[in-house]
Amino acid sequence: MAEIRNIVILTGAGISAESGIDTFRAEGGLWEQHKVEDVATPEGFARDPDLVLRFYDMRREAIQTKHPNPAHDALARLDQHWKGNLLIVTQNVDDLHERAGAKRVLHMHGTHLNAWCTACDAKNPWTGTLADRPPCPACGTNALRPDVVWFGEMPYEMERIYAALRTADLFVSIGTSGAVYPAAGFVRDARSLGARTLELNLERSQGSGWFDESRQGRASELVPEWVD
Ligand SMILES: CC(C)NC(=O)[C@H](Cc1c[nH]c2ccccc12)NC(=O)[C@H](CCCC/N=C(/NCCC(=O)O)S[C@H]1O[C@H](COP(=O)(O)OP(=O)(O)OC[C@H]2O[C@@H](n3cnc4c(N)ncnc43)[C@H](O)[C@@H]2O)[C@@H](O)[C@H]1O)NC(=O)OCc1ccccc1
Repeated sequence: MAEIRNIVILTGAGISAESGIDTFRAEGGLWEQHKVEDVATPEGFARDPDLVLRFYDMRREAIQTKHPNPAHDALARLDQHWKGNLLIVTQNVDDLHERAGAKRVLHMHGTHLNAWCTACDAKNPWTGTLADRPPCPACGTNALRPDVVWFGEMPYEMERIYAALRTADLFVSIGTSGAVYPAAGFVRDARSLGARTLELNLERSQGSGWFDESRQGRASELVPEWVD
């Protein structure tokens, strides 16, 4: 097997499931409790900002009570020791990769732990609530929204992601259903650019057919097994 130097790892809600963070599409998942178009679109925010701000306040509070699991820990170990290029591209808005010690992490759909001022564009570190409309620390305006990418909005740092995919020897997808684009298309991009592709997921996903290898199981077991 050709020598692996450059790795791109895509993670989704499944890697944080065993830390007690709801996934989106599972039984009783987030999208069963709330309509996507109401809470995760710019139109929904315009229609009912209180509903959306409360939805993210609830999740932001919950995330701060959770902890990384062995899958996050294993990727942090890999990040610390890997001499080649490595980029963990996460769709997750939680900070469990970083809390496990991973450094080379990119949040393509944003993060819970920032508040974005739509007046002055400042990104303010944030652990509190937004539904009570606090003023922006930078400009004092009450125009803060969650720093997350909603449906119909452009994901963050797409150029950096495609640049990493262009040099990747190995593309690994962990805990994602392959339902949301452009993330769900990365396996095909990586494959067409000559990378080997591996999926680690609880069950087969919408994109399983595109992977050279797909292993089913829990991330807390599959990821340490793959890393160590
Ligand atoms: C629904 C879907 C059809 N719609 C889209 O994809 C749309 C529209 C679209 C664009 N291109 C298309 C092409 C075709 C069709 C539609 C589109 N995409 C967009 O709007 C995107 C923006 C999408 C981002 C929306 N924001 C999120 N999150 C942030 C907010 C928030 O978090 O509230 S998406 C959100 O949902 C997605 C959820 O998916 P998963 O993470 O995979 O979670 P899920 O629950 O589905 O699955 C969990 C998996 O884990 C597994 N699992 C569970 N437990 C475990 C376990 N223990 N161990 C291992 N695995 C486990 C399960 O088996 C399962 O497979 C994640 O991306 C997550 O971030 N923007 C965009 O396209 O801009 C223009 C553009 C175009 C080209 C290039 C650039 C830009």
